Amino acid sequence: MPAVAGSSSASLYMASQQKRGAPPQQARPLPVIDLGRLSMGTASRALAVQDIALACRERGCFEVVNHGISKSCMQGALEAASEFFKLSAEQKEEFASDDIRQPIRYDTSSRDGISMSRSFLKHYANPLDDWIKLWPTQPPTYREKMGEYAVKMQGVSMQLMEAIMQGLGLGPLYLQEKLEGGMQFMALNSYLQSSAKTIDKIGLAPHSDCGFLTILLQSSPGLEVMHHDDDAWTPVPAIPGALHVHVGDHLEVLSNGRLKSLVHRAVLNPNEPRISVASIHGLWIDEVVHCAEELVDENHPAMYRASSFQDFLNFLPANMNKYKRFVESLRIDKP
Ligand SMILES: O=C(O)CCC(=O)C(=O)O
Ligand SMILES: [Fe+2]
Repeated sequence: MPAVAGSSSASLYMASQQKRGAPPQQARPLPVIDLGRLSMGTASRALAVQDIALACRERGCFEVVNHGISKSCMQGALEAASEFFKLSAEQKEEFASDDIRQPIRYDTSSRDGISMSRSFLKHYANPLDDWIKLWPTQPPTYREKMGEYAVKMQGVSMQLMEAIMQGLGLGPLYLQEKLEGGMQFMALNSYLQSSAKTIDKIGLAPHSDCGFLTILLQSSPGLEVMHHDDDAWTPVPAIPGALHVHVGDHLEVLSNGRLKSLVHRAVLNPNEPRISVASIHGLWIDEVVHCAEELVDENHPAMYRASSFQDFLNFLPANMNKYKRFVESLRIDKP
């Protein structure tokens, strides 16, 4: 049975602690991409591809609207997750494991000693028929609602990857087959509401995700991002109907550093408990990701070692508390 991992690479907690003291910078609004433009004719598509390329390059993330996913489907995923977390401890513990290679896994902290206010359920999702039989049967609508959402996210990720590959000059069909049969794993996160007594407001420590891209749905604000040219945390608003998208470690590698994976964290919401559903997309577990040959030349030597998701799994346990990200471990030092 192939493995499933934690969604995230190693923690950057120390860095974030230092940066907390930094003076706040002027918040720049996050780019909002109208995804409908990708299928509105050549000229509109070209502009949308350009906008996505710019957002990925400069910010490492963007929000998408007009993506064709109904509000009821998105709401269904949040409800299924929320109802799962409301089950008794005994019911949830059926899935409990601290083995990151389990294909489905429930846990109550991310084992970094920081994220004590979070519980999560992670499982694979693509192809759905292979994995759905391992998913919870409680709440009774879990498989139907999460399954519908998962399939839609796989579709959105394919549209986005085509645009991103095109924006990188690799052509929209680059790696298409491997991405279609690639990995999708879902991380459902449940965070306690913070109270005046909560000392640490961090729900999930700073990290970047391993895949090519992550599509994230949040029930209320709490996600914060740090753009690679920034020294401050930018809160991601929970725009009704929008999905948040960010670049992962393996897209940084594929693009030979033209795109950078996005460091992000979750803070506890003071007004309500919070649910997020992250859908992480990449190549299949043993499939090796290397810098695209087309993006390597004399002036741009390969900056990263090739690696697979399996390598990420091997990296994670020993580096969980070392404040190092997987992508950093892949950097080839300049001569
Ligand atoms: O809860 C959030 O907003 C972030 C979740 C996340 O980063 C993850 O599951 O990898
Ligand atoms: Fe993440």
